[in-house]
Amino acid sequence: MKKSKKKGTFTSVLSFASECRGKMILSVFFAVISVAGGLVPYLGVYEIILLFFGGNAAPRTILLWSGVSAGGYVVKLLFHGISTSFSHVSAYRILESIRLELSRKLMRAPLGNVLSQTAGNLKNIIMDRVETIELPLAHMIPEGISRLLLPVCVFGYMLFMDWRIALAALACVPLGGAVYAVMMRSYGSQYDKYMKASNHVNSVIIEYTEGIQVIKAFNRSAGSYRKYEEAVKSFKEFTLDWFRSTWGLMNLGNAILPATMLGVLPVGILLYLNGALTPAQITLAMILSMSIIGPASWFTVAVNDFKSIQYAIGDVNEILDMPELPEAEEPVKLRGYDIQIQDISFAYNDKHGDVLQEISLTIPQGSFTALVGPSGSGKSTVARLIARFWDVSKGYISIGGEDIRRIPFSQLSEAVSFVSQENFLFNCSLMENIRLGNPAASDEEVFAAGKAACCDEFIGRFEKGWNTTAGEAGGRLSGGERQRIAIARAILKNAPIVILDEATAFTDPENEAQLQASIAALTEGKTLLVIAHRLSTIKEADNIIVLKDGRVEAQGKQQELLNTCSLYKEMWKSHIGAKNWSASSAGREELYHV
Ligand SMILES: Nc1ncnc2c1ncn2[C@@H]1O[C@H](COP(=O)(O)OP(=O)(O)OP(=O)(O)O)[C@@H](O)[C@H]1O
Repeated sequence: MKKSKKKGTFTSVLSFASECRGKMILSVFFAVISVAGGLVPYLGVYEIILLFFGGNAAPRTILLWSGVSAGGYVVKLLFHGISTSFSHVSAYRILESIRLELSRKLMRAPLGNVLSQTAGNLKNIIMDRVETIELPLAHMIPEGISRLLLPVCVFGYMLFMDWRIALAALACVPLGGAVYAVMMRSYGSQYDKYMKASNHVNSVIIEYTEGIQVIKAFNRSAGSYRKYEEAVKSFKEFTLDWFRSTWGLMNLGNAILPATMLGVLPVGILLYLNGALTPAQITLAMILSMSIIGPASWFTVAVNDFKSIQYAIGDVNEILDMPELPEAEEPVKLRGYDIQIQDISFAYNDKHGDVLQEISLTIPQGSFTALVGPSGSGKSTVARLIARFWDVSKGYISIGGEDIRRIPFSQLSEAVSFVSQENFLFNCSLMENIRLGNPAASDEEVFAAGKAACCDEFIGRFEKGWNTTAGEAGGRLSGGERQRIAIARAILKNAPIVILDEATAFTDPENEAQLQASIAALTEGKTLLVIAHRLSTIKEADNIIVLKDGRVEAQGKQQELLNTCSLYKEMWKSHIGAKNWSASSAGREELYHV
């Protein structure tokens, strides 16, 4: 499995910037012009001061230098704006690349690993956390350059004027810096705690909103709601405590660091008294030194911005570092659609060990095979491994004589339809939801698939019929109806292998007949593998495989298993018992002839 190398924050950001390098360079270029423009007013003011001190301040000359200063200021603003717009475009381009790369990764990572992340967490990273990069990133180039380059130029000029006045301008830096250093001592660990608290409150809020139905039904005043309340409160308290512990030092630092006049004024007067500087130069030094104030106040913001980028990139890299399933490039020629499972073992993680142990099975083309067994025996795992949600750790699975690891994903997906009880409907029309099975299908083909899956009857209830969106229909679709849409999708896909993982789990007596009819339409002539708890739905299977603790306990036809496998017999008995109980309690025994 491929794994990306660990990268630093900026290397990571730059690796997403390949398509906007030109714009980033232009942004830097325009930011430098803006800084140059920003220096002009200082020059203009200096010339005007010289004119006054020289006693020849003619209005025309003053106006001329004022105009030059204003022009410089306009250049500064204009090019700062242009630089910022280029940097915003670049930042959004980088965000786009990150999000596309994340979705590419989610497509290539083992599906099981992706599904083990909550949708809320993925959404939080892909949307919210990545978004936090934009503003600091967009402002870093123009602001960073102007906030650093301008003071450097100013300092250089002051050095040129007199090195002592230049150093005096920086007298406040060690003092203010020391205050900031004390304040920032625990910044890293506090920021870590802040992010932990923020992630916690985020996950509790997601859990609360996703589980609101259960909370309302069972747990209104306790449990999740209390957890939610406590998480929100403790997050507020943590942030306020942090703020309280730093605000004194922060204000002190903010007061001292930009106070360049503290050094410039006394040293300037001394230098004047010694005849080293003219009054005009002292005045200019005072004005120039104030331009060093900007970066001082920007410094704390920049540290914060960098941290937020660092965390966002850390989260992004955690997803991007997920291992990928290796993919075959070239389509292979399949010799039929039988499935061979040879000595496979599989573990979800090292901690819990193998959940499947050296299983071998043959599922002939066109046959109806059922997987049954107690909960946790590994039925769904076998089905998911055939669809290559993960790769086996030992042995192999082949389709038509080819190891599925040598079949490209698109080819494997064309060969296998996987219908589970989780039937996600996209927020487009029901018709488009079915068309997902085969995007090239005509409307007539979609209608035919929907009809074969008995969807037309309930779709007809909606005012907009087939054009009803899943969102509009959402609340009014039963589990069984959603299931039939998923089956219609699979009918349209028309894959030669069909895997039904608990696909009839949502069936209620009203839906039973339609669901069975739709499954019959889907599976006709196909290699069919069914996982079912309701044994009555698989009693006609050509082969029933009984799994227990990740091993094959027995296999055969229903009657053979009833005669030879005590586990199957027990399961059958309890199934019939449950049915009879359910039938008699519902008073509809005629529905339950097994
Ligand atoms: N994503 C996962 N991560 C870790 N362990 C898992 C995961 N999915 C399943 N398991 C574990 O693997 C074992 C087999 O699970 P599997 O879902 O295949 O059983 P099953 O027979 O289909 O169960 P059920 O009938 O309850 O659906 C169980 O012990 C289960 O806890």
